[in-house]
Amino acid sequence: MLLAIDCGNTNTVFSIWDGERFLATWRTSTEHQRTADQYYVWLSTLMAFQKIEAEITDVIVSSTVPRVVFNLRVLADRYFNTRAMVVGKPECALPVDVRVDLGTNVGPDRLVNTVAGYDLYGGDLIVVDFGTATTFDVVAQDGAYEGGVIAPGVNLSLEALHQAAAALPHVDITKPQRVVGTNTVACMQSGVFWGYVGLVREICARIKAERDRPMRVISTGGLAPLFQQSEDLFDDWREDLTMHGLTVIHAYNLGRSQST
Ligand SMILES: Nc1ncnc2c1ncn2[C@@H]1O[C@H](COP(=O)(O)OP(=O)(O)OP(=O)(O)O)[C@@H](O)[C@H]1O
Ligand SMILES: CC(C)(CO)[C@@H](O)C(=O)NCCC(=O)O
Ligand SMILES: [K+]
Repeated sequence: MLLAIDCGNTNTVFSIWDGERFLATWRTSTEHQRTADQYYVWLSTLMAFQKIEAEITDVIVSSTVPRVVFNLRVLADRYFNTRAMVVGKPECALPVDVRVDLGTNVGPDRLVNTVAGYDLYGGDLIVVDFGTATTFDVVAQDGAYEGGVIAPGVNLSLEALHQAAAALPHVDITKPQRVVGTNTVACMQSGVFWGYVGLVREICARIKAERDRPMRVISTGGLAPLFQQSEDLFDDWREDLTMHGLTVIHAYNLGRSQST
């Protein structure tokens, strides 16, 4: 069975894939100090608690934080006796092209989202991921990653207001009742919520105009449903988009190693 690890700047998600479905998914905060032994204690406790008797034989990792990769590799070696496949490393091939400026290190999460989007929906897509940053990935007709947009994440924007302005509290995002807030929290939520609705609409419209063709917009990330419930911004939403991409990349590389 496959252990797929999606490590973002804020959270790291572990999923166990049995070849057909995800048996379990767990989330922990991303901390580069965490050792392989710590990961294993956490993971094996959760597996035992949920009575998951999976024998993990393969590990694939996508990490936007380079420093955590070392300990995740040790986890794979020491506890699962396997060499981790790491997205973005030369030995981990991608089933799609990456057409960007020379020397650009595209975030592996964006490459994984591209692969997942193309596998599930075909080409001519915009994948919007609401993580630490909000990213827009442009997937060409042939599935290639052709660039995109990076905007500050929703929670990051709210946190920046709180950090920089002495009188602004820590606030969680929600859809405000009205645009015009009559208290500080409502004003902040309005700015970020409606500002984000506008940001997503404008960027998607401009990408479509720039490419002069219809494109479907797919979203992922915990905050996407909040926006979708309110406004019709996306053609579809998939919670497990990044995880799905990891399983596709893993299968692609297995196929390659078996055919050589
Ligand atoms: N309705 C909501 N209100 C506030 N926060 C929410 C809501 N729904 C989900 N979240 C939070 O949104 C975050 C989204 O998680 P997601 O995995 O998409 O990105 P992340 O973990 O924040 O970023 P990264 O993947 O870059 O580490 C999670 O922290 C989740 O708790
Ligand atoms: C933009 C983030 C932080 C989103 O997780 C990540 O994809 C990243 O670190 N990217 C590197 C730069 C790039 O994708 O062009
Ligand atoms: K993410």
